[in-house]
Amino acid sequence: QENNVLFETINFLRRGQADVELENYDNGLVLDTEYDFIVVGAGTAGCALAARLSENPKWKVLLLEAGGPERLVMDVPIVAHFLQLGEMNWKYRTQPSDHACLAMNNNRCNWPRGKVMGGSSVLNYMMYTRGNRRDYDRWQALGNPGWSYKDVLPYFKKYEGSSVPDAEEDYVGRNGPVKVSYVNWRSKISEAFVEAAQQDGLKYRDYNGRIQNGVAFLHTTTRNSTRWSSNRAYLYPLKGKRTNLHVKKNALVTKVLIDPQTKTAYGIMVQTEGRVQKVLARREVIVSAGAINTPQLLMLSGVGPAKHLREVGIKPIADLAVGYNLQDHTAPAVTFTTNATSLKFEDFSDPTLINRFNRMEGPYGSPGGCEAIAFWDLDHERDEDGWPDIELFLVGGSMSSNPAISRAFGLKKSIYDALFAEIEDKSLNAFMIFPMILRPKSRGRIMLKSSDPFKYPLIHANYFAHPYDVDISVRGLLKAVSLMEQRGMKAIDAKLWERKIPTCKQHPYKSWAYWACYVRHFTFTIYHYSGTAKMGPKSDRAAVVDARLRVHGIRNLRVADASIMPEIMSGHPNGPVFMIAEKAADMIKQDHGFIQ
Ligand SMILES: Cc1cc2nc3c(=O)[nH]c(=O)nc-3n(C[C@H](O)[C@H](O)[C@H](O)COP(=O)(O)OP(=O)(O)OC[C@H]3O[C@@H](n4cnc5c(N)ncnc54)[C@H](O)[C@@H]3O)c2cc1C
Repeated sequence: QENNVLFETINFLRRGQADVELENYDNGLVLDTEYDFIVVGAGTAGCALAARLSENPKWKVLLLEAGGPERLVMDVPIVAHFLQLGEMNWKYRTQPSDHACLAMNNNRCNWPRGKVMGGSSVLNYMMYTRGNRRDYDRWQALGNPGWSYKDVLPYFKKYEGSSVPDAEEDYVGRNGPVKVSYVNWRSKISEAFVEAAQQDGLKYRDYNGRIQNGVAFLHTTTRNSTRWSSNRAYLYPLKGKRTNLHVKKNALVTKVLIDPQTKTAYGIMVQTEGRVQKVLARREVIVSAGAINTPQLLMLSGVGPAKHLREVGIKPIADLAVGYNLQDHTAPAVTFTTNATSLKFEDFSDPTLINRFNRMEGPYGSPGGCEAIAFWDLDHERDEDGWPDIELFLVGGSMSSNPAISRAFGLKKSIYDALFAEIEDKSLNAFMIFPMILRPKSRGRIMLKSSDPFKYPLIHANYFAHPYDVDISVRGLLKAVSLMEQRGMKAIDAKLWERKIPTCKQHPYKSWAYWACYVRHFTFTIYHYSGTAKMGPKSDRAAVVDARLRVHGIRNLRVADASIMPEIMSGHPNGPVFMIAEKAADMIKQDHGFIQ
């Protein structure tokens, strides 16, 4: 029976039905008029916060989410690209640019964001990284007591439920709700990458442990080949058990209500089931709507740059630098051909793969093809414990492996045809290395287009405003290309796919100027938008929240999500956002006398 596709499909549907039943617990909820805490946004941070705050049975907690339920099919890791094409994505786009996103339609980069229970933890590629200890020491040095690595390490350990066997025991959490594991499937290409990086001088190590510089197969937020979203991690175990936690889906918060005289937040306006209603918060409103929607909502509520708010007809209540300090990680993916088998879309139609998936193995468990990761400090390559400025991650397929990839990025057809169509036509084996810049210096900004909460905000990514970002991207790219000289890569006959971008032809091929042009074309976001409600002391004019995540100058209003990062950390932020939420929950519990 194990090989019977029909039987296995039914098994999968059964599992899916079990999740549907968990999601259905929230159906038909009638909102109360008042709660102790209202959490806006059920993303990575919001689910964790709502779960932790409702641990006090005396507090009534409301979690509001603009999107709908999570479904098991979203949690099959290999389908990650496709989710960006569906309604669970807000489908934001950056403003057109003449110096970045040049390979994308209308020179605009697509900026996906989860609009679903679990938020972007349901859309993401499940790559699990903490960043570098110096990132957090720096947050503290910027005037944020309590955020040094020593302070935040217990929160990383608290949420981690890692089964990575070679994780460093002093650093890893084994029993937390967010499951972390290696993927039960590895391509030959990823093995070659890991080998080549070691031949280049890196050690194989737990990059989430004491030292980050190194190479490893990817740690992922998965368990048993299934995505471990914040919704699955924190809310599923509570379904039907915690009556003081109310969860409302398809509920868009349009405003935080703030008394302009006392400067105190006292509730929210929410649009749900076709009408807008007011819900009051006895204690606090916590905004966890993510780095795009959090600044939008704050500004709609009168918290933001006063001049800008007046321009769109909003009366300012607190004049703060909301929306500034926008940061992201980009990576100009480079394509290589190989004689090893790469991921190809056609191969996924093999119906027996579902059998293997049900046994928790096979390529369906691969998080969108991401397989291995390496960190380099290019300025101090000999320093084993450096602070990496470049991450290379390996995707075991190419732009043409799967039609969803180029659509998700919004690649221009002319560019796709010039560079990748031949790989598709000849069905070549190809893979990509993404050289991701870890500490960009450019800063963008989120602005309101209008005072209408249903209109999308303007996203000025401002990529490459600082020349360092182009420079380090090219250096990272050259590091990726240089790996092909290592024995590991030679063994799979890996070669740079030498096709020129037509609009970079004025530069000699492979010159520094050519690669800089390449970088400005392939400005692939790695989706790490952050920093738009910066944490910092009152003396910092760019700061929006203090070190306890309270909005400066407004009572009973906090922000807890990726927006608060003063500087983006050196890795992928889903884990760090869990850490922020866990720490925020403890600070709120302390401030309201529930814990010491
Ligand atoms: C495609 C993609 C791939 C990624 N890959 C990785 C990866 O591999 N590894 C990694 O570590 N990170 C990855 N990330 C980034 C990571 O997932 C995010 O940094 C993290 O999820 C951010 O958490 P958050 O709580 O700040 O926001 P989100 O998780 O985005 O949550 C915000 C929530 O608020 C809701 N919301 C917004 N506005 C309102 C409103 N007005 N009313 C009600 N609800 C509202 C949204 O619908 C959403 O559910 C990826 C992100 C994306 C989009």
